[in-house]
Amino acid sequence: MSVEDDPATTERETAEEEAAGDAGAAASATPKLRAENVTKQFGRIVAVDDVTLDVRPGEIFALVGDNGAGKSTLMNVLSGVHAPTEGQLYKDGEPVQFSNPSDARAKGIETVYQDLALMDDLDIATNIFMGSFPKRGVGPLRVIDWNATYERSRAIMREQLGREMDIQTEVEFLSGGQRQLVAIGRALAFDPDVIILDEPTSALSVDATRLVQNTLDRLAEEGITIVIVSHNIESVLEHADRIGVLYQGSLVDIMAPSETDLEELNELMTTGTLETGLLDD
Ligand SMILES: Nc1ncnc2c1ncn2[C@@H]1O[C@H](COP(=O)(O)OP(=O)(O)OP(=O)(O)O)[C@@H](O)[C@H]1O
Repeated sequence: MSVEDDPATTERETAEEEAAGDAGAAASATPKLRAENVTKQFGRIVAVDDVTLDVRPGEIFALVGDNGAGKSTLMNVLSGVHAPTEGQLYKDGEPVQFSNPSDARAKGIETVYQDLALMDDLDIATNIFMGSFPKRGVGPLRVIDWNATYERSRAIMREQLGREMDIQTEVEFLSGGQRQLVAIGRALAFDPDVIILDEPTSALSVDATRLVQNTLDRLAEEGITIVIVSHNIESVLEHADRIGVLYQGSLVDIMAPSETDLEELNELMTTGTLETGLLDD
């Protein structure tokens, strides 16, 4: 009897296939975002070097790497800030060219930058809809619809971010975690299906980090695809579905948190390889 015919083997294989079912389905779906052979040079500096990666629909994909590894540059290529020197981006399987962040926005990709760019003396609702205020009236008589602005801000806070906050509070009175949520709320006002975040938990307390991470988990559960650039490896190991490691501009590995640990990730980030030589050519 061949191995293929052995009922025990077949049973085990079926169980393994079932266990891998969900992950397999996600892996075989059309990627939400794809970077194919993307290189970005600044003069002679190769900041991102021939990177190919797929971000799957509804996953939290974390980009990690040492200082200068190319994380921000790759993020800026995905969000339309930089055009790639070489390579091609795809959104939902369609080739796309972004000349600026508005082009990415038009394709459903929003970016939350590290500085958050909030207006401290304005309230939460105004910050959320800054740049996308609902309007009423027609032609030259169109004006901001403040009722809709407040209603929709409240809905974003409550239904998408899961927070009860007084949306008339000025942003200057908010904690670091709450400010990050407002910046995420502003991204949500554009109704994206991808949100890219640069270091969303840097300089946050443990509690605030948890608040932001739980919010990102919630958005991913709603089906929004999340890409984060992060130095917070512990948090990434806890919350990301997959982790891409950049080293000197190259993508050296992509793995699930269950396939790695803190020590191994640190080693990959700082040396670009593992002592075991698994990644050596
Ligand atoms: N606008 C630019 N002009 C010239 N060089 C740049 C520019 N932006 C980035 N670089 C260079 O590209 C390389 C990658 O930088 P990048 O900021 O993408 O790395 P990073 O992984 O985000 O680093 P960090 O964690 O320190 O922010 C570095 O050598 C950096 O000096």
